[in-house]
Amino acid sequence: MGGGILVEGLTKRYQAVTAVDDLTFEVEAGKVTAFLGPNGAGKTTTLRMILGLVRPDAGRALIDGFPYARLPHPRRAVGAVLETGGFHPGRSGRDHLRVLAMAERIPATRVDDVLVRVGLADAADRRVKGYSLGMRQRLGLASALLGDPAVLILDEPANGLDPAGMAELRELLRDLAAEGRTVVMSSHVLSEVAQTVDHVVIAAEGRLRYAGRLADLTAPQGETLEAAFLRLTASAATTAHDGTAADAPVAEVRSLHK
Ligand SMILES: Nc1ncnc2c1ncn2[C@@H]1O[C@H](COP(=O)(O)OP(=O)(O)OP(=O)(O)O)[C@@H](O)[C@H]1O
Repeated sequence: MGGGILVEGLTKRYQAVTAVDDLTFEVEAGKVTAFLGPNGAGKTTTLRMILGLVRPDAGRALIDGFPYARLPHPRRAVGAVLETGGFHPGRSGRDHLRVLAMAERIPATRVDDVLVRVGLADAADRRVKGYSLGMRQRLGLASALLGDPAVLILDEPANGLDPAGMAELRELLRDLAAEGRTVVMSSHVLSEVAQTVDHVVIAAEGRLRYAGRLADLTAPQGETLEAAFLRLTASAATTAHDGTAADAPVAEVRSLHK
């Protein structure tokens, strides 16, 4: 199915703040990868650079070998959910997807497919203003899936989901990866991540702290993901995001191709 993401030397500065600092990692197709980091680690900025929404100061991000802007069919190659706002409150979930499908020349039959896939079929004809946060998450995911993309980029997809919703999301993301898709999600819910993902990329203060298999991170010291995360990101809690922080060591960087 293609896909895969390569991030190489990616850097973004906002005045004195280096939001993303020489970040390099790979995301493999056919796996669910979590992109983790404390608040302000540069996750959203990185995802926005991958999607061509923010221009890097240095480095590059390639999706299936192409910068986003040069993908032959960008909206079909990549589906993304960066925030769950932006839905017209007076429109139903189904209408939202219909409009999107029309704009992107995607067959209208996909609308029902994705509604079923994200578990929103029963609420499809209700107005979005009556949707819970979890239902908006599902609608965002349905929008991202409309073009049947090889790569899915999801910012905090578990946000607002109840335990049953999280279990469904876990199963869905695993199924999507098993179909050969590249799935990247950011999350703050580490216990959920630990049950869902194969690979993790951990950043703090814009710098890479770990990229590799989850098992290779936690197994050697018999740690939970949370313990490993806190160990790798410890200095981030005590330094300001003002560009003056001392360089943090890259604790462990492993190839994702193990
Ligand atoms: N448009 C912007 N202008 C100025 N500073 C920005 C901008 N976008 C991000 N930053 C800064 O860059 C740093 C990284 O922000 P980013 O939102 O990428 O982090 P994050 O890891 O997604 O954080 P969170 O987990 O809190 O969402 C922060 O210090 C943030 O204040």
